[in-house]
Amino acid sequence: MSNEVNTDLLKERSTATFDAERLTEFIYKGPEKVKRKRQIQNIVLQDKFLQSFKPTEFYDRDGQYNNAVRRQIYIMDRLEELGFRSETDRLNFREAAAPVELSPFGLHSGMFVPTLERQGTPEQSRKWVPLGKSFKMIGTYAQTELGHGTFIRGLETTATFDPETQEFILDSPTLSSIKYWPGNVAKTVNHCLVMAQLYTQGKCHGTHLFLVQVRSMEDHTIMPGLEIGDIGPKLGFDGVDNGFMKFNKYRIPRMNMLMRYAKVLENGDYIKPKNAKLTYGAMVMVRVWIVMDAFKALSRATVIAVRYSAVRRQSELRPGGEEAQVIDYQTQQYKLFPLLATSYAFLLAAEGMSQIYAKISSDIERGNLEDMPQLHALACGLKAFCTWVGCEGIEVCRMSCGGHGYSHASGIPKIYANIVGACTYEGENTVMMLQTARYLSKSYFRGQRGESLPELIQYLTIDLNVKSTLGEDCSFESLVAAYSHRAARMVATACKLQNANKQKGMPSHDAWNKSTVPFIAATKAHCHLLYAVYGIVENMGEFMQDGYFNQDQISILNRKVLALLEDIRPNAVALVDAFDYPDHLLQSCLGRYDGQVYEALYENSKSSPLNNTDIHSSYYNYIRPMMQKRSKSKDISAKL
Ligand SMILES: CCCCCCCC/C=C/CCCCCCCCCC(=O)SCCNC(=O)CCNC(=O)[C@H](O)C(C)(C)COP(=O)(O)OP(=O)(O)OC[C@H]1O[C@@H](n2cnc3c(N)ncnc32)[C@H](O)[C@@H]1OP(=O)(O)O
Ligand SMILES: Cc1cc2nc3c(=O)[nH]c(=O)nc-3n(C[C@H](O)[C@H](O)[C@H](O)COP(=O)(O)OP(=O)(O)OC[C@H]3O[C@@H](n4cnc5c(N)ncnc54)[C@H](O)[C@@H]3O)c2cc1C
Repeated sequence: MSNEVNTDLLKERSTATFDAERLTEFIYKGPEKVKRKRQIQNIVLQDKFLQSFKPTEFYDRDGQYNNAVRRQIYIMDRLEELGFRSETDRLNFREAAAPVELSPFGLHSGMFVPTLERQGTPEQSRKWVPLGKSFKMIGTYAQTELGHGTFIRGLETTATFDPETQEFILDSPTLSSIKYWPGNVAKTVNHCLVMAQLYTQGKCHGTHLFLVQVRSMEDHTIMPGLEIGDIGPKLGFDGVDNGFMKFNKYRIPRMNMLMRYAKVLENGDYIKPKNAKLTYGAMVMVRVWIVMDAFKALSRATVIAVRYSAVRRQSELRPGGEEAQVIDYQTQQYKLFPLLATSYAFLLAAEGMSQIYAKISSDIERGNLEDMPQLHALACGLKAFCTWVGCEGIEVCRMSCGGHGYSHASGIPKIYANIVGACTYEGENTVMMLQTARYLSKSYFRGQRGESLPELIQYLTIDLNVKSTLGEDCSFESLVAAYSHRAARMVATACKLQNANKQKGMPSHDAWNKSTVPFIAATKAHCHLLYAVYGIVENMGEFMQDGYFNQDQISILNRKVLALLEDIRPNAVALVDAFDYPDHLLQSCLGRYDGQVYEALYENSKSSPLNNTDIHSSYYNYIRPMMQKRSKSKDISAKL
């Protein structure tokens, strides 16, 4: 590979109108933090073991899982040796060391340990959390079953209290009750947090979490009374062993129920929690993190697509002139620049969401549950919105790279395959949006009754007769007012339909179900408040429906979005550089910092296993015999 930077990219960087480094410092919260991040990334780059892994697509499933375990354990050991204590340092190291592959220990650190910490009594946490943190106990979160994922109340695994032995008996009474999908269940973990229906004194008290040992701590054999296995290959998550698990009257001690909020006493008495949904806390936390995952995935795809578009030349823009950088085509700009802006919007949304989560979850831990519905609605809506928009955007990035985008060498298919799972896991997106919709509906009716609303949804009570004041400058205030107006109108429309259904005599659940399509649209509009001019132009029908904008204003917006493309154009490369993703994080021949994409693609293709021999064994085994057979056939030779 040459050491030169592609001349087009050099020019892009030299003509940018701002200093990308300053923006990097803004993103990572200061120059010291940027420096530290780069130092850590360099440690990884110098690490021969970590650099020895080929991309996961070159391995079969067994190899992918094996490598993922090997690499992640090495990462843990290195983190210990390096003595990194800060969460940011550890995350930076982990991301650089395994940039594409998901960890078979991800659910251990991401859900198992935090849930023990937050849902266990102080004694339970004191006993188990250190074992989890030191990986003496390896665990995961096992909730979903063959028959139910979304409808948690419909889960069928039972945990029946036996006061004689002071144990719970876990059972999978039906085929559909078998746990199915939980990550890392199949091969990695020796413990699970299992969501099961609690029965005591002959009564069901709904779903609760239980700590269950599933494999021997000595030799990792599956505990008697359990059946465990892998569910097979998936679209992504190559290194993750999503599994199935069946309980056959499997006994665990009473104290293995997580009892911070609900309790079962020795005599079998049940003590109710303050709010039954406290058991769902781990899911809320992960939904908040997923917003950040959506940012990382979309921004990486955008970096790749924008850099490649600056390097790729195709067709004549000026007749007879040189071939143009594809980034100069207005249509290419319209595909990519809004995604670049969306990436930045997602980053800020993810950070804001994390702050809100930190505040409300600490209130909840102190017993103040007032803001729980608001947190739930916000986390559900943003998780769904950002993963949907992120995945659509990544696919646009892939296609904007033409044919090369389809190759794993572009790095984009893997980003997509991993993040698209987030549209389903931790709450299927439509279902999540409908949770936010219910909150909006209830809030709308409360607003109509004159009750006060939390700040984020006060816009639901604005006067819908007021028209837009948007002028040539497309001021920030006029844009916010437009989004508020559109969302408020759409929520009101859906609520009126829901009400009209009720007035026709429908039971309230039917009245709700038969208004959910407009409610989903209204909830998307609510989440869309992250956007500006492009969001209006792309959804003009919804903004126009009640004549909120006049014809002149529509023309202004259409002109403005094209003018913004011109504004972004000289800065597009600098804006993606500012994310400061080094090449080894992007793992993309197209998104390289130096822009040497053709050399990289050509080199990369040489590592295809099909190139190990000039003549593949299938020639001797199948092609040659087929040709020999055909050449002997009279029919064929007659035709030839
Ligand atoms: C390549 C490099 C790129 C880098 C980028 C990274 C890319 C990728 C990244 C990945 C990281 C790897 C990690 C992956 C880990 C995967 C982890 C997956 C784990 C799981 O999936 S665990 C299983 C999750 N399951 C779910 O989420 C189930 C969804 N269902 C529910 O949550 C609920 O049942 C429900 C929300 C659907 C509600 O059901 P419903 O029957 O209506 O209601 P009830 O349960 O009876 O509730 C009544 C009432 O309570 C309200 N409520 C519900 N939940 C909550 C809550 N959590 N908090 C507060 N309130 C709640 C509900 O709204 C009702 O209110 P109402 O009566 O309407 O007012
Ligand atoms: C990669 C991956 C990793 C996972 N990891 C884990 C894990 O670690 N632990 C774990 O426990 N689970 C895990 N899961 C399971 C995941 O949490 C569930 O698949 C998810 O919650 C969706 O539930 P479901 O499969 O039952 O979907 P379903 O609910 O069956 O969805 C099917 C369709 O029905 C619609 N639908 C369902 N209910 C409603 C409704 N009330 N209103 C309107 N439409 C509705 C949905 O919108 C969807 O279109 C994982 C899944 C994936 C893909």
